[in-house]
Amino acid sequence: MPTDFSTVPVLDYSKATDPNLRAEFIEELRNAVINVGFLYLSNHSVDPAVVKAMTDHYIPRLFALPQEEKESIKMANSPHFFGYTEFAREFTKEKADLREQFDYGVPFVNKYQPGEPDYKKLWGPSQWPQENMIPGFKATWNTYLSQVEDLGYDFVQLLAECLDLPSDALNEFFDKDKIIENAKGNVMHQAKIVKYPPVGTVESNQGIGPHFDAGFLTFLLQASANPGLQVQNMAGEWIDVFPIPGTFVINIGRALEHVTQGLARATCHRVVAPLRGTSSRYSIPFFQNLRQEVCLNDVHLEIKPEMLALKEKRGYVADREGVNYAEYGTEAAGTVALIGRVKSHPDVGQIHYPELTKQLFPHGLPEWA
Ligand SMILES: O=C(O)CCC(=O)C(=O)O
Ligand SMILES: [Fe+2]
Repeated sequence: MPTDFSTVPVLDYSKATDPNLRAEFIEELRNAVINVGFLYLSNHSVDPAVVKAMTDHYIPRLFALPQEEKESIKMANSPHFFGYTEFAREFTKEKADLREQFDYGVPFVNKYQPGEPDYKKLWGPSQWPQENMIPGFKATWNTYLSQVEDLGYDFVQLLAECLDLPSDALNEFFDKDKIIENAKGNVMHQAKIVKYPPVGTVESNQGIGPHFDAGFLTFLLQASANPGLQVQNMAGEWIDVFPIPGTFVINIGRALEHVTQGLARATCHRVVAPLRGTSSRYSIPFFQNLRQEVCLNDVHLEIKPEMLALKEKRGYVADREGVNYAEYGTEAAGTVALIGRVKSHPDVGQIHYPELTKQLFPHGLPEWA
């Protein structure tokens, strides 16, 4: 019998550091990672005061900035695809997402040299609104990013363990020293601050269309009480992931799925836009990236047969219609990431990566873009 799910499990992170409960936590993690691809994490290590400062204070002020201030840091300025994207100007499979957002990365100094692959241009500094327009935002947001980054690295060790791999088995996808010393600045992770205004109707409600995340792990903060996030189970049903205060929602990206031979499950998800007459939904997804140079097929993890048997037991999703990132088998991770960014933001791609954009859209930017 295939194992399917009808809710997303809640895991208590404090168990991971309790010698009496750790084994139970690892078992719960294994189930979530293999059979669901999504979990809530409670009692996590990110400071609740920082989360509260973001949700209660900075997010509303950020979206309330004058439109011209937002435009001054628009994404089109940035070869790193960082900055402001106005409402309905990002696309999932050629259809506009009904959301407005600011894209950021953890602090990173660009090291691109002429002659290197284009993807080396992808990581670099973020764009910031003027400090006096939103005092304290930059410092608080960077603290938040740094704490989620640390949680991410700690979580990767547990993840390896739950798949019965040595706890350092996944380090090579990052910068090994970075994981060990937790030094900052070698792999650039991304995050966005998102607003889904209440514009949904029965005919048109794509907050973000069905998709898979690209990278390793995603740490999502649901920053308001509004529902909307849904994940697809094996039977193809959409399961609600209602906000639970004090938790992160963590899910598996396609890179992690690929390197675990499909054992860790990337799960299709979407956001249904809030209906007209209700209120805005806010969220902060943090996307854990991997080293740009790695080609995933060159790395072979020794996953034990009894673990892989759990994948067979789980079975396969009937509908993999949303599957993308097929290039992971042949291209460096950086190239896969760059292709994904250009597909989501073709107008930005055209400015900073004209050749690649031309390859992806040989007949010019399509109507929808
Ligand atoms: O806003 C959310 O709750 C989810 C967003 C998401 O899935 C994404 O941006 O990849
Ligand atoms: Fe996502």
